[in-house]
Amino acid sequence: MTEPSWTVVVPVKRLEVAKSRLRGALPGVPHESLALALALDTVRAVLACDAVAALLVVTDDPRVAPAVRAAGARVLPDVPDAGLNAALRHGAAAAGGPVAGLTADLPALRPAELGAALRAAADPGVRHFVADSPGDGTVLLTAPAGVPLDPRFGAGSAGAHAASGALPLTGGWPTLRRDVDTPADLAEATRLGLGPRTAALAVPSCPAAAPG
Ligand SMILES: Nc1nc2c(ncn2[C@@H]2O[C@H](COP(=O)(O)OP(=O)(O)OP(=O)(O)O)[C@@H](O)[C@H]2O)c(=O)[nH]1
Ligand SMILES: C=C(OP(=O)(O)O)C(=O)O
Repeated sequence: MTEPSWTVVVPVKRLEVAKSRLRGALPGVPHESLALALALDTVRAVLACDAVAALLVVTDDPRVAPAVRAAGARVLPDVPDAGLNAALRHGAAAAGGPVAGLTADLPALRPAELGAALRAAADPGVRHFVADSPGDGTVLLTAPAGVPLDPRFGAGSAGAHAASGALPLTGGWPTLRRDVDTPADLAEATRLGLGPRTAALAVPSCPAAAPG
């Protein structure tokens, strides 16, 4: 059996301003409910991953914090108005041992794919990253114990992480690489298989059979 060792840090923006490119993607579904579901399905997969020892969620959102705490995560308050990379640095500083930053918009994530990526990153002394499905962004950044995470998320972050000395991980891992920024990304994640919270919003349920 694999010994869990990684602390995963997941930053979650306040829901009312999160995932702005997805606003209106699911007619009739409040935007904040969709953003919350994406984060909770990501968190659920992280907590089910056998390579993960602890999950830190960095957020100031009043709905996200209690929900992820109930699921088994530790919550750290955000650094006010400092953005995604500051949130990740803050979480990484609170972690001991190897640390991984993961985005909170991976509703199809399968625990086994995250575990395979973390095991592939177990190289002492070297940071690693997993690019998103298009290849220019980043979904996962890892640092071994004693090495700063040094996150450079944002537009073109795969190139920025490579330029900072992090090594790309090359596994397929379609559910790990499928971050959801746009309605087209959500459709692709639906094809891969959504986690339960997002599926409950995105996949129309069968109408009840007519009586008689
Ligand atoms: N804690 C925290 N998390 C953040 C912040 N900004 C972005 N994130 C998170 O970082 C991850 C990746 O960010 P993006 O994909 O750009 O998400 P976003 O900013 O919510 O989406 P857009 O509004 O569409 O750009 C998501 O999990 C966000 O919730 C921040 O300022 N603080
Ligand atoms: C935060 C990132 O970008 P996006 O908002 O496109 O997911 C990134 O890929 O580093």
